[in-house]
Amino acid sequence: MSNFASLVRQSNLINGQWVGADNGQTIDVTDPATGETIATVPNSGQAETQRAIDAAHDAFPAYAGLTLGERVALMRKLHDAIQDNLEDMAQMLTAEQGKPLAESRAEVGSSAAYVLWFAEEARRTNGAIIPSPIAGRKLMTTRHPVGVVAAITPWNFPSSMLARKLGPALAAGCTVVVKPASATPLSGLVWGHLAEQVGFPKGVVNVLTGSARAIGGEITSNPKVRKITFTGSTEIGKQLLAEASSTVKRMSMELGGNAPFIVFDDADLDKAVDGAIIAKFRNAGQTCICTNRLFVQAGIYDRFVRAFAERVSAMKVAPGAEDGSEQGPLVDDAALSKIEELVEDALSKGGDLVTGGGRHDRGGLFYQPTVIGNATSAMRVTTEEIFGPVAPVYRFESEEDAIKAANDTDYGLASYAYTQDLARAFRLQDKLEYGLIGINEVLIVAPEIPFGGLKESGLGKEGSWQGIDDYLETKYTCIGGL
Ligand SMILES: NC(=O)C1=CN([C@@H]2O[C@H](COP(=O)(O)OP(=O)(O)OC[C@H]3O[C@@H](n4cnc5c(N)ncnc54)[C@H](O)[C@@H]3O)[C@@H](O)[C@H]2O)C=CC1
Ligand SMILES: O=C(O)[C@H](O)CS(=O)(=O)O
Repeated sequence: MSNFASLVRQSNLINGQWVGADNGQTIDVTDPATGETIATVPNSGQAETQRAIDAAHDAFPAYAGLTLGERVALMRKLHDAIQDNLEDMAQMLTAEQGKPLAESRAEVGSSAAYVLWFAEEARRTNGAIIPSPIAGRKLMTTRHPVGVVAAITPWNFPSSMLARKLGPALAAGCTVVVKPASATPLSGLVWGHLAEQVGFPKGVVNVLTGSARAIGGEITSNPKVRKITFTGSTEIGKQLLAEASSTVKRMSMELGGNAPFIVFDDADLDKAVDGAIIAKFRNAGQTCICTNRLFVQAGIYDRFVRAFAERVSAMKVAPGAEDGSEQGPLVDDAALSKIEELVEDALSKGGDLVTGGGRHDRGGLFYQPTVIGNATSAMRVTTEEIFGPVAPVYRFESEEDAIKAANDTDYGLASYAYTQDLARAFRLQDKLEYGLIGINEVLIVAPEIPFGGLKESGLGKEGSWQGIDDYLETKYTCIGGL
């Protein structure tokens, strides 16, 4: 255990108490780079979840009743606490998730930035005075916190995905029950610890780990939960939407992706290759906005594939805590097996293996960063979210062909294109069916922007001026008889 040991919480936070599961059962947390168990957390279930929801429900009136200044002060303290613990939180994140330490530092820094953003957005939850069409009346709207929020987060960004939910929820005056992914629970539990440490009253932030189905079943059916915010796969998102319909909860969904990366003949080749490396291989390709399909125009195809593969084959694959690591391990055996299946399928359907294509010499969950040329629409990688370090490259002739192929998916989260033609850039802005579009840039996410997908990539936006809206209800009041 590194020097983040003092931050590790191996129990659940329910109503201000750190407790184990009722049945005493635990879940092992393993370091994907070594397979070693670094912690255990409670395997909580329905009863613990019900108690956490009750705690959040009971804490809501007082927390929502804090003054704006008191809430903003608490959030700024939380921001400062994350900043003060950034290095230890980053090392913990790499230990439980596997990403390179540099990426973990960036993720924790991003987490703090989201908290600070929403500490300020809390000041702008304005209502409106509406001109009355009838004499003797004053019409107005006011905005109010929705109530108890359940936040369910994925394993690939266990800190920043939580920041995008706790930030607006706490800023709006909501109380929260958090369920982190069982593979990476430590980051979420630390948030509970820091929230408690900076003075959020007991019951405002509750964090529990354990059976997704049991916890999820209570979250979706308990009427005290007024909103669910979920980041994860489209498959689970659809399940939650269905289950939550019985109590008509507010729902925010940040789901899967199938990002196209389009390189036109007129692109700056070096910048396109730089962008492709980042957009494909960040977090070993395990992000929802990672490039899933690279479409390269015929005139630049051979030069791009050669330059791209040369850079990919030189990437340093190593444990995330090792200096200079550019790609860590996959998260678990299931992820590794799926990547092997997808590569085998692509090669069996005519793909050219340009570099990589198998498990890395480091063994364990490490996989070679891989480039497959001559990709076709018949391959599974075309329609399935790869979520790993595999880059299928498709050749295209015309701009229309590229846009048609790029949009041919049920997903609509992120998309990228490299061109020096300004008119084409604006045509892409209009025609690409994606919530996020990067033109000659791939690092396009920040607290200031509305992050969210179209089609089956999600509902709602996280971050930006829009991010707090999903945690507020608007009331209309008419004062008559004036
Ligand atoms: N749109 C976005 O911002 C992001 C989307 N993702 C997507 O998440 C997926 C990878 O993350 P995973 O954690 O594997 O996704 P997942 O959907 O398997 O799990 C996500 C979370 O939901 C929980 N969960 C699973 N079944 C549940 C149930 N029945 N009730 C309640 N909770 C349940 C899991 O324990 C985890 O905490 C990918 O599809 C990726 O595209 C990941 C990060 C960001
Ligand atoms: O894609 C994800 O999983 C995260 O949303 C990546 S980012 O938005 O933090 O870059």
